[in-house]
Amino acid sequence: MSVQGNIFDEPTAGNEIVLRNGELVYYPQFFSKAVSDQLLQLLLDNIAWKQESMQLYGKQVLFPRLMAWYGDAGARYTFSGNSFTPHPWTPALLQIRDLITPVTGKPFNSVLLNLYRHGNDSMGWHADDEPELGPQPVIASVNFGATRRFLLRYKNDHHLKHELALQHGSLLIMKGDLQQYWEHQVPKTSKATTGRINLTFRFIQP
Ligand SMILES: O=C(O)CCC(=O)C(=O)O
Ligand SMILES: [Fe+2]
Repeated sequence: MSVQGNIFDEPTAGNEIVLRNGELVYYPQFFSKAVSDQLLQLLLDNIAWKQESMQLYGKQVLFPRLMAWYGDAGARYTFSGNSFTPHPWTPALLQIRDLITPVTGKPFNSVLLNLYRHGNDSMGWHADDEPELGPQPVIASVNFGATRRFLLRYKNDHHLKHELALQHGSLLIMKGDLQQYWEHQVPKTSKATTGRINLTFRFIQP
């Protein structure tokens, strides 16, 4: 399949969101509905989804979602006590990467994929501030499937918040000092929710 962003729809402009010490750009419909539908199914079927576990207070606890790590062979990534060796890029992942790279102007050598199977799958508060991402990392987050809430809070003042509803076919760029000063999460929801895939394209320093 050949993936084209927005060939039939008007390209949507990015909405710049300037926060205290952090920056976001949100493209609600970066990929057309037809392309997004295709990519959702392709990724559900072809990605090596796995439920990973982490060490928490001496116990192995399963992450409440499925995950997969793809990218260049050297792009190893460590978090929550897990060290991921990437699967090689698939054609679909390379095509998505090559469509978003001109938007950020920065290269990406890896992508973390998360599959939220239903409303009970989630991701807790964290920042993507691992040393291998370097200072002021540019992270491009692509969304297919169910719309989920994406919450941000300022690390030193939890009253300072921001919220986005990340929709099917959207692209969210996180940049500037965002990872240093802010945390983000995808909370559980009691609403009946079908599957959602999020891809975060990253550059791992060699
Ligand atoms: O699913 C999302 O929108 C967020 C994913 C995320 O924060 C991450 O992979 O680090
Ligand atoms: Fe994150």
